[in-house]
Formats: sequence, C-alpha cells, structure tokens
Amino acid sequence: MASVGARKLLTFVTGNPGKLREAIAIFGEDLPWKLVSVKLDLPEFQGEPDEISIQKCKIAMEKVKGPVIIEDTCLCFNALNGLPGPYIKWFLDKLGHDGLNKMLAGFEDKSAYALCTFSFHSGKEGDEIMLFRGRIDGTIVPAAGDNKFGWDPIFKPIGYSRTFAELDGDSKNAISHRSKALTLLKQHLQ
Ligand SMILES: O=c1nc[nH]c2c1ncn2[C@H]1C[C@H](O)[C@@H](COP(=O)(O)OP(=O)(O)OP(=O)(O)O)O1
Ligand SMILES: [Mg+2]
Repeated sequence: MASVGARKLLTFVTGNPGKLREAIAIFGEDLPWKLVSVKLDLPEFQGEPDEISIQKCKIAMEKVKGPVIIEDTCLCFNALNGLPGPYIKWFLDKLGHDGLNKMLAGFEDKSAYALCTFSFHSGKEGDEIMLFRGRIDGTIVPAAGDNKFGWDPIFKPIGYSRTFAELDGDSKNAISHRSKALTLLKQHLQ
C-alpha cells in the first residue's frame, strides 16, 4: 500500500475544489493517514443518496487501486419533499441562487437540510464500501456573503444569523454536513 513515511495514503476523488479544501482542513494531520486527491469529473447518478454514493465510489475504485473516498452532497428542500436533493448541482447551475429562492416562493416553509455522504473503500478485494453521513438543518434565504462555493450564500444554518458564505471557513467546518460525515469516517480510520 502506498504511504508517506508511516502514513498510508487515502485518495479523495472529486472534481470540486471547495469540497477538497474543506475535507483537507477537517481531516487534519492527526491520523495515520494522509489525504491526497485525484481530480475526476465523476458521473452524476440518479436515485437515493446511498445508491448514488455507492455507484460513484465504484467508479473511483476503478481509477484508484487502493484506499479511496468520494462524497456526494444533497441540498433538500422540505417543502419539496427533499428535492432538489442529489440534483442540486444542475438546479444551482441552471437557476442560480435567485432561482432556488423562487422555487420556494409559493411555500411558507423555507426549511432545508444539507446531507453529505462519504463513501470509503479500503482497496482490498472482498471489502464492502462503507458510508458515513452528516446532516445540517437550515433555511433557504436570499444570497448573502461571498459567492465562493456552491449554494453556501443561500443556506443559513439553524441557530445562526448568517449564511454559510458569511461564516469563516473554520466556523462552517465546525458545524457542517461535511464535517459531521468526515468525523465519522475519521473515527472509523482511527
Ligand atoms: O458545502 C457545500 N456548500 C455549498 N455548495 C456545496 C457544498 N457541497 C457541495 N456543494 C455543491 C456542489 C455541487 O453543485 C452540488 C453537489 O453535487 P456533487 O455531485 O456532490 O458535487 P460535485 O459534482 O461538485 O463534485 P464531485 O466531483 O465530488 O461529485 O452542491
Ligand atoms: Mg458530482
């Protein structure tokens, strides 16, 4: 197995630099693993989050012969029974922050949640893909803050008066869907 010093390599396959930046910060340096990345435009599958995650991980496993992770993130509007969910990438791309707000114009309920699922495979034949999930609840609001990462400007976590985009990186990483999922993965790797 590839390693740096005493540390084993864990390859994160993603095409999204924002995810990678946050994952590196949250993963930290205290595990016997070093996080490295492979940039790949992974297919956008349809279905339930767990199925999508497993399919995505299988593609990554074909590329990386060794310990590998991928993640898939959903943004779910409660008024729309969880949609756009895993399809948020296309909705954001086509409608923008304003259009996503307008989707909820006819509803009193502006609540939403972000769900992040990390999938891990050890690289050993016969091992199962393992899933680690993190969720944060919040509200969809008109865009505020730097437009640096996806839908961060329109997601205001419950209990906060600012959107993800208005929080500094450490504050987002302390509470986010991604950090909750990654913390569970780290516990498994420990
Ligand atoms: O914390 C986040 N804060 C704001 N926006 C976010 C976040 N996390 C994902 N996002 C965006 C990226 C993409 O528009 C969609 C998820 O789609 P998703 O397929 O999981 O991501 P992606 O295609 O960009 O990267 P990947 O190559 O890992 O599949 O939500
Ligand atoms: Mg994707």
